[in-house]
Amino acid sequence: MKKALITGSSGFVGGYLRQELLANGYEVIGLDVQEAEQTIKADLLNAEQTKAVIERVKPDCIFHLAGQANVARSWKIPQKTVEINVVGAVNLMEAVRNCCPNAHMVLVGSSDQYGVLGEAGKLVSETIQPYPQTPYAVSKQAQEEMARVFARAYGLNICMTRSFNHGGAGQKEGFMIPDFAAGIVRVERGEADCLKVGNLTARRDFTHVRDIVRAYRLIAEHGQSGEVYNIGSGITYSAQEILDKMCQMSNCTIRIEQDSAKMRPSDTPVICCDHSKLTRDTDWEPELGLDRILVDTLEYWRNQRNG
Ligand SMILES: Nc1nc2c(ncn2[C@@H]2O[C@H](COP(=O)(O)OP(=O)(O)O[C@H]3O[C@H](CO)[C@@H](O)[C@H](O)[C@@H]3O)[C@@H](O)[C@H]2O)c(=O)[nH]1
Repeated sequence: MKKALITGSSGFVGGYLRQELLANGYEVIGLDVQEAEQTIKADLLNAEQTKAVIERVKPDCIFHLAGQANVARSWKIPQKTVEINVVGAVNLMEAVRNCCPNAHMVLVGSSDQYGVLGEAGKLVSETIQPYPQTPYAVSKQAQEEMARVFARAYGLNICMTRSFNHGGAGQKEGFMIPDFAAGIVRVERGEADCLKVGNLTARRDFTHVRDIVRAYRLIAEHGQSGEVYNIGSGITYSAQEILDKMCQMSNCTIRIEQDSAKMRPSDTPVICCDHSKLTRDTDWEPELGLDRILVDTLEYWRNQRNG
């Protein structure tokens, strides 16, 4: 049985990845700053602690999900974002180099690394030079560059991803779809009289979190070391289109208000994924569409409020 370690295992994606790996015959151990079952409590910013965990677990594969994933927040805490996303990854790679250099690692990066692209709507492939425009994107680009250096110089088995937007039940507020869902539920319950939104012109490529974690497993199993893989559906929707769909899923009339506090200093206008490299190497295809993400997220928030 293969032993997998998930960093950031208590986060939104971590729970789904754990299920995906268990369903496919892996033994799964988590590493997180929060205590949880089947999870070792450790801080990746502490190099000694990180090394001790890797030495003890000696995993066959490692999925590095831990990090500061909120783009809007990265403008408020740029130092912390860089520290967690870059130093955390370096501590992990150093530990792997010293304790289990044959382990297969999947390092999660972001489509935000591409930044503002010249041709709106064009499918973005991994060959396009990233041009990061947010503190978060810079941190993920730096993580990726460090991983490439470690893969080349030490022969570590590392695959990097540029994961496009994803969603599903359990995603916390701070991201567009759960922000819309939680806001709609507040209006439905009479707790708010309107839904406050940010920039509605941006177009994003959304994939269901279940499809994303399947891609992570397939990359660990079939990905080529040192390579970077886009993960996304290849279809974009504007924030306005997503908002309209979600409002139609409500029995209430939702009054919308634009909130200047939700506007960002810089916001990628459009980003659409070319996933042909991932499909070529792993046979991955997205299976669940945007509507399933929206239904799952709204249902999650309605149940939260009931609970
Ligand atoms: N969060 C949020 N975003 C809003 C809102 N209204 C409009 N938006 C717009 O919706 C778009 C998507 O915002 P997010 O859901 O916060 O995602 P992101 O900035 O694209 O970052 C996400 O995707 C990356 C991959 O591209 C991920 O790497 C990152 O971790 C995150 O999940 C942005 O253009 C944002 O300005 C709102 O109320 N809340």
